[in-house]
Amino acid sequence: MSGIRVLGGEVERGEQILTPDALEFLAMLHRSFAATRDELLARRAERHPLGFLPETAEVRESEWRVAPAPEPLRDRRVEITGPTERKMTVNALNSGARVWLADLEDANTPHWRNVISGQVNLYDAARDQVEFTSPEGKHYALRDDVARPAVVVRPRGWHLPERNIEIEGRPAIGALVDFGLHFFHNAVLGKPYYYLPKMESYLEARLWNDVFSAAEAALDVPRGAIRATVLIETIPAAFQMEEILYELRERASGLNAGRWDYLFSIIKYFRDAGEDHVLPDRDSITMTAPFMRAYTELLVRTCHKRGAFAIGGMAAFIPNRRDPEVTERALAKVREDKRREAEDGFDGSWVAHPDLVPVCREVFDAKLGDRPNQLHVLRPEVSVSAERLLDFRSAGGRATMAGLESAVDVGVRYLLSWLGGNGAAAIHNLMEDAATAEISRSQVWQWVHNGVVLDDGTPVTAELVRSVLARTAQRLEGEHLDQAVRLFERVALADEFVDFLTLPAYERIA
Ligand SMILES: CC(=O)SCCNC(=O)CCNC(=O)[C@H](O)C(C)(C)COP(=O)(O)OP(=O)(O)OC[C@H]1O[C@@H](n2cnc3c(N)ncnc32)[C@H](O)[C@@H]1OP(=O)(O)O
Ligand SMILES: O=CC(=O)O
Ligand SMILES: [Mg+2]
Repeated sequence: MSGIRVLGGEVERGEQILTPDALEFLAMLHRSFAATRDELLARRAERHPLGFLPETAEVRESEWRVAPAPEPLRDRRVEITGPTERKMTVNALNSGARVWLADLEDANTPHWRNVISGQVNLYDAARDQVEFTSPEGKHYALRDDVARPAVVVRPRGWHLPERNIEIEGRPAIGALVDFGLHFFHNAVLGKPYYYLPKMESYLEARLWNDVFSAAEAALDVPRGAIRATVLIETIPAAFQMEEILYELRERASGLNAGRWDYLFSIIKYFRDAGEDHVLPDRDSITMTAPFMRAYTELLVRTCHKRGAFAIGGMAAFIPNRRDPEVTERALAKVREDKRREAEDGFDGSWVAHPDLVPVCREVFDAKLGDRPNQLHVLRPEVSVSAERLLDFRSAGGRATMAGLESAVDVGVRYLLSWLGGNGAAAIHNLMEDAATAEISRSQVWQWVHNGVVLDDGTPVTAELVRSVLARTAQRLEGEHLDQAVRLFERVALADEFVDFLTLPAYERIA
């Protein structure tokens, strides 16, 4: 094996995943695509005025469609998302959802043991041989009476390194490691399906498509067997939905409205653009805000015009089996969210918890009738301008002390969880993951750097944030508390905006 070294420690059954041939395959992907990935990441730093691109007008105006969906992806009315931890793998496969988004991204801390054990669990899941016994002795196995969901794996975004594998003297790329290991071991069984996160341009989609072509060719997998669903969850990508589908048209099966990273991306892109671009308290920005409606309507319109699926996003409300009131509220909120999506023409949507599968299914069953999807709903009346997508004042809402305290509290609690190895957590009955935590900390940064004054007249300064942070820390405990607090301070207050909180966080665990 030339030029590739595994630096990470031993993980149970790791040798089954990190075989010499699998590592050679990763090295091939790295040699072929690392330079382009670096170049495209560097381009993200250039923040141009946003709009639909003149140079790709032809793509938007010409006739083309994406490849028809393969059978397992023709009905995606309920998709459950979740980490690839072993118990949750069994639970997701038994959940009754049509798709399991097996998450190596927003819901995962890329601890080496999570990276490798996630691959082990996906390996077993692909072979219907995943079982688990909890420390309390409860046995988990696949049920025969529930149809198995299609597994769609979400690798890390382009930005994260994988420091436990070194290729030609530099860290491997997280996205290529996650995709490469999964594809290498499971493509032969068919159904190599992926969700692609956090892209900022159609050139990044072209890169994924080139990776897929090379991977299929290297393993003699039929061209086009890979299917990709792309998250539209950055503000630049909202202006390139057609172009992204076009780049992946041989393999694209849909777009997803990733609302949380989308809000984060808006804050990040316009972080120092002045008061007109400042977003209010997170809980006051809902999917009915006009700029969010513009985004989801454009997504449905674009997808169905091109024969691709439009998949809805994540309502963050989580049921609690020990608290019927919380559960009732979560079910009502999720029902409302899924109803709006179904009415808008989405073909299905996401839920974060098995107890939410029935409500999502019920709503889409009622809307779809006998059909497996709503590809026929073309929404020709939808016309979305750049101004509407960028009209953030339309959110309404205010910046409040409660909003600031909540951003700090949630941010620190999430980092505590993340550093401890859990990339998704229920905090105050809401699902929190890397995307929602990014909103918390970037919002604080934006408020401080734009001289925001809260509705009670208090100016948001770094000193104020530090005092809120100190009070928050006093209420919390945990092995990683100091680290979490210092990390939050850095990503919320550093003069230079930190691109992703997971970058410095990863340095603490790598
Ligand atoms: C912005 C985005 O990217 S959204 C997508 C990324 N985020 C996610 O995928 C988050 C997915 N959801 C989760 O991780 C979890 O639901 C959490 C962390 C929010 C809450 O988890 P918990 O506190 O364990 O929930 P709870 O105790 O109610 O779980 C009850 C049972 O359901 C299981 N469960 C909960 N969520 C899931 C899930 N998403 N997938 C599979 N099983 C699940 C639990 O394992 C538990 O099983 P058990 O009864 O056999 O022990
Ligand atoms: O990945 C989904 C999101 O909302 O972010
Ligand atoms: Mg996301």
